[in-house]
Amino acid sequence: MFHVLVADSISSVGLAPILESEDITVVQKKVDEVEDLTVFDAILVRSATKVTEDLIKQMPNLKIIGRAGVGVDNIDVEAATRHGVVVINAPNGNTVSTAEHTFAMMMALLRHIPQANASVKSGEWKRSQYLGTELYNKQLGIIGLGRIGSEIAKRAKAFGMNVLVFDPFLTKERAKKIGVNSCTLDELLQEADIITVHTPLTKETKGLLGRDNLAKTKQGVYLLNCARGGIIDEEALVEYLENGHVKGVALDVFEVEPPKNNKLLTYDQVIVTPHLGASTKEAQLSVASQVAEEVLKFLNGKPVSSSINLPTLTKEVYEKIQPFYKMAKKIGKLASQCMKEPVSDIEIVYEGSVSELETSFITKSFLSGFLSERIASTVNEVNAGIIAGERGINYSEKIATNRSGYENCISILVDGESSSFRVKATYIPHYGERIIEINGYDIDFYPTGELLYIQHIDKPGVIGRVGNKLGEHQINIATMQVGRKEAGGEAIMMLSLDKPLEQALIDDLLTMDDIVFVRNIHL
Ligand SMILES: NC(=O)C1=CN([C@@H]2O[C@H](COP(=O)(O)OP(=O)(O)OC[C@H]3O[C@@H](n4cnc5c(N)ncnc54)[C@H](O)[C@@H]3O)[C@@H](O)[C@H]2O)C=CC1
Ligand SMILES: O=C(O)C(=O)COP(=O)(O)O
Repeated sequence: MFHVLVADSISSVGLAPILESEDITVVQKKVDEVEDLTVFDAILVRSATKVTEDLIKQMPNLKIIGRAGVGVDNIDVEAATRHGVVVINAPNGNTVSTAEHTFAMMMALLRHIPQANASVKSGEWKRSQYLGTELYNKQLGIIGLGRIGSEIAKRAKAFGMNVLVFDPFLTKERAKKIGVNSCTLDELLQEADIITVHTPLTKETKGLLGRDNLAKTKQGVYLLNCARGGIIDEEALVEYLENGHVKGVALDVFEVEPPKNNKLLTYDQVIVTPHLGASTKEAQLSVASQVAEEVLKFLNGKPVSSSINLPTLTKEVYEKIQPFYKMAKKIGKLASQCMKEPVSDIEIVYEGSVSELETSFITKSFLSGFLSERIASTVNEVNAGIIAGERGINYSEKIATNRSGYENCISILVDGESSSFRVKATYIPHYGERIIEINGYDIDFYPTGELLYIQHIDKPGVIGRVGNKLGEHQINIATMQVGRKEAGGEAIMMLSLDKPLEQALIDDLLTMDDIVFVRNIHL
């Protein structure tokens, strides 16, 4: 049974697949109203709940954080990643609603609609006081031409506005396709009559419209922020409202929400809404269904498509990658158990058809298998890279330049303090995973269950003596593979057993002539 905490107000209709699932228990409560946070596998939020590292630590079972919306600045994604928790969002569901809200704010701002509405309702009739400004023929500056920015651009063009865009990640082709003029930030600031911001809140965008940049804007400029509080610096904005440089401002978002003692709320030329961009029936239904669908997929072990901290895989790609992903995890466990010592470098080489897949995901799967044998905390594809780094393990992946003859092959070289371990594996459709080489010895076995790895001298009788010893202790050998480089040299055995060996028996085997190394492996 999975436990899901819905901590913010999210459409129940959209969440129906989760609410109706017999395998999922859903609790709809604010975090501070929940008695026992430890049971939850998933938490679903909007922008109100802050998913801090402290909260993540209080939820040791947490596997996935679902954001029913776009912005994840209320989630400590770095901490989630470190703790191996997947973060997903619903990136498209509220785009149109937010673009429409921004447009509504722009029109309301230039036509003084909120002020005029309040005035008429209070018994006044001041037509001349509310002389407005047309959008037609004005220069609209859009900072951030992502999903919402592009929808604004389309609507602005329909209104006969000229659209200027600043987005450092915007390609010329995309700007051309959307029909906007891409320019520098300074050009936009100098030329725009109205500026609207649609970036995420990041280190780069925090205070993007601060004192210096506001000074570059036109006298009488209008500003809008329906993205994130803080992109326009609120303190600087107060100064520019006071000195009359900024003519009007529309804000849906604030540095602190709900705003407390915020001077901006005292200006008549500032119009505000309480973070309503995504608040439409349509958007809420859409983001809730997207998140519900993703969480269900995740909890059923299927790939998610809107993860913030995992590579995004389509169903088709996932199906292709899955056998390699599973195999890589097992090889990681095998390598880690064969090499019980500190490791400094891991190199993974992909060959053949597997090299055309999302190999970074397979590498993380290897690392998570490898590290899970060594550390107590949760390690999975989300945090394996970070944990490897924290433990001083350098890992790299490359594509093989030479072909070994297999249709696909993953070769791994692990360098430890006193030894190295080399393993090669291939996946054969309808046959399965095969380990085809260990430390330079050709071999062929299915990596599963209880295995016994022995290095020995290739002499007559050694294999028989091992078999007899195991027989004496009632240990049944299911399969046995041997590999050698040359007759009479060093060789290896890989036995698959019905149960693992006691340490005393391993010690006993090690006292036998011609046995060099013995290790129990559990996959
Ligand atoms: N008011 C509300 O209720 C809502 C607010 N939002 C917010 O709106 C913002 C935009 O959302 P989307 O369009 O969906 O995101 P998006 O990710 O599609 O677009 C963001 C754009 O900003 C650009 N960008 C990043 N750094 C930049 C920089 N330093 N300067 C200029 N451009 C930069 C990116 O290249 C990208 O094109 C986000 O902050 C999101 O949280 C989203 C939905 C509802
Ligand atoms: O999706 C976003 O980024 C939003 O800002 C919407 O926030 P909300 O879900 O309405 O609290």
